[in-house]
Amino acid sequence: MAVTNHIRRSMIFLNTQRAALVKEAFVYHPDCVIFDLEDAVAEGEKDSARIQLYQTLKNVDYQGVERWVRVNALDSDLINEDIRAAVAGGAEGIRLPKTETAAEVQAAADKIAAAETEFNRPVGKTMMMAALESPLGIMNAYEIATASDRMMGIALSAGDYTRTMHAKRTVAGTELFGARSQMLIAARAAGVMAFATVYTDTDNEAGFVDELRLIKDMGFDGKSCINPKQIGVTHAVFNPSAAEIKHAEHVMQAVADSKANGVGVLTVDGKMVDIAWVEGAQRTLKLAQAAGIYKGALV
Ligand SMILES: CC(C)(COP(=O)(O)OP(=O)(O)OC[C@H]1O[C@@H](n2cnc3c(N)ncnc32)[C@H](O)[C@@H]1OP(=O)(O)O)[C@@H](O)C(=O)NCCC(=O)NCCSC(=O)C[C@@](O)(CC(=O)O)C(=O)O
Ligand SMILES: [Mg+2]
Repeated sequence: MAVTNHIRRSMIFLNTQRAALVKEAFVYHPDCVIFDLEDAVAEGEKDSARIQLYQTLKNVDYQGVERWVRVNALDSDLINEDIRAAVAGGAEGIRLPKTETAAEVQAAADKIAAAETEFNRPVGKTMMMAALESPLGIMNAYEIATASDRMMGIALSAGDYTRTMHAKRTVAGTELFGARSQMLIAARAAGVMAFATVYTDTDNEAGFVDELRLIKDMGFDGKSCINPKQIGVTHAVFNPSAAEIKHAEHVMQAVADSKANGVGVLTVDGKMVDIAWVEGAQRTLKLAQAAGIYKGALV
């Protein structure tokens, strides 16, 4: 089984063309990094960026930060070498850009398996995620998410999505609501994680926080980031608050007590609760524990 448990509130893109940037990015404590070989890297720099990637994966201790590589498109003549370098270096996962079909995921999974064999890595260990960046990608979200056991998640990429939709980016994000909802439903049905798109206005912290609150409430697991200053605030919004942790503990306790007393529905902190609330409460406590802000028991 490829997919591992890991907290993934933030995934920061690193332009692999910039050596200084990729060698130290763990100091910002993101949950994951994405070494980009695709659109952040200039056409003439693809080979040197790939060499830089391999050296970094082999020689830099990322101290538990999960390392993903965004490879070039499946129909490019770059992807074979991108995957070989990522797998040889021991990256935890490959992010496929501009994914539109399950067949693309399967073709990339085959290339990953071949590279794992070539470089003596455990076959099946490298995870995958797919970025959905077009209407067809969104339409096929469920098939894409279930196309391989390696699939950890799907991510919306709004830059290319709005380009292909002929839509305009707005502050409210109205143009993204359909895609966000559809991909979230697909991700949950498939049992994979869902990641929200990058926020490009890096100086607008208030706008960033508004968007984080929206996507957290919608059910996203995390956010693709582009700048270190987005990491702390992403974690702050995605971490359960003290009140949410307390309420989750109350729910778990009250449901356990009510079971013993033969009661089905009850009131916790002034709100109705029944067995359906338990999973959400457990998820809150697990996330808080993974974030290092909860030391209590997980029931
Ligand atoms: C935006 C900007 C140029 C601004 O630069 P600036 O230098 O003005 O930033 P400053 O804030 O001044 O930096 C302060 C200090 O942090 C360091 N620092 C900056 N960024 C850092 C970073 N990412 N990681 C580590 N370190 C970093 C910097 O080196 C400095 O260090 P120091 O000098 O020591 O003080 C820079 O951030 C950047 O390059 N971002 C990543 C861009 C990128 O990768 N794009 C591709 C992925 S999206 C895409 O493709 C679209 C998508 O596909 C999305 C999808 O698929 O989801 C779709 O379709 O939507
Ligand atoms: Mg893109």
